[in-house]
Amino acid sequence: MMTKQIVLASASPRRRELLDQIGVSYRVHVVDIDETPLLNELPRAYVTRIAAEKSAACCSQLNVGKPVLAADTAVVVQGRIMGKPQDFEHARQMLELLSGQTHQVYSAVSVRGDNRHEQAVSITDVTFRALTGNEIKAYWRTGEPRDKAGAYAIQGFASIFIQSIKGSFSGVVGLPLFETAQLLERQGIKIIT
Ligand SMILES: Cc1cn([C@H]2C[C@H](O)[C@@H](COP(=O)(O)OP(=O)(O)OP(=O)(O)O)O2)c(=O)[nH]c1=O
Repeated sequence: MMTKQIVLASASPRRRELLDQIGVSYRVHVVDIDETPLLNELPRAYVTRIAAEKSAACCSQLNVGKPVLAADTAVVVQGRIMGKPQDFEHARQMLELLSGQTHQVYSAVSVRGDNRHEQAVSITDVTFRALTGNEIKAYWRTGEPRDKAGAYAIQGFASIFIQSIKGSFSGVVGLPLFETAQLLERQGIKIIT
């Protein structure tokens, strides 16, 4: 069983659920940072930087002895980074780009503790079947795309659009559990003993 608590620097309910799934106990401290990509910033560099900034902000605000975990997830289509949709038009544009194509989901994890900072990135290929305009409208009306990178949630209704994935399901949802467990174990946190 778990030996130590961590701080989760995230407002995402998905990240809490994923940590619950592997029995990690945590308290939440939400940080707010600017998530605008830098000019010509590549996806791996972008998610790595944002996850690191989230954990750094949390550490400097709290100054606790516990390890701090943060993550960032971006949907990437033909090398272009897509964040969360601003409105229906924006979501429609994103979903049209995803329709009938394979894209990548990049999820970075950052763990800080004991004067050590370690990171990992998970990259997953996600293949969507073709979507009709009416399906995109109906999907928007479910409310699901609003707060999700790429305007979809694989764990929700969007599962009916996703033909296959190659990589990490938890990474697509927002916290790659394989890499997360490895980083936490290196901080002395045992997941299963
Ligand atoms: C692609 C995809 C994303 N998402 C979600 C996970 C993240 O919550 C969100 C990506 O935005 P993030 O900026 O990574 O995270 P967040 O703003 O929700 O939370 P915080 O920064 O406080 O940690 O999209 C899904 O839930 N399912 C999916 O299939």
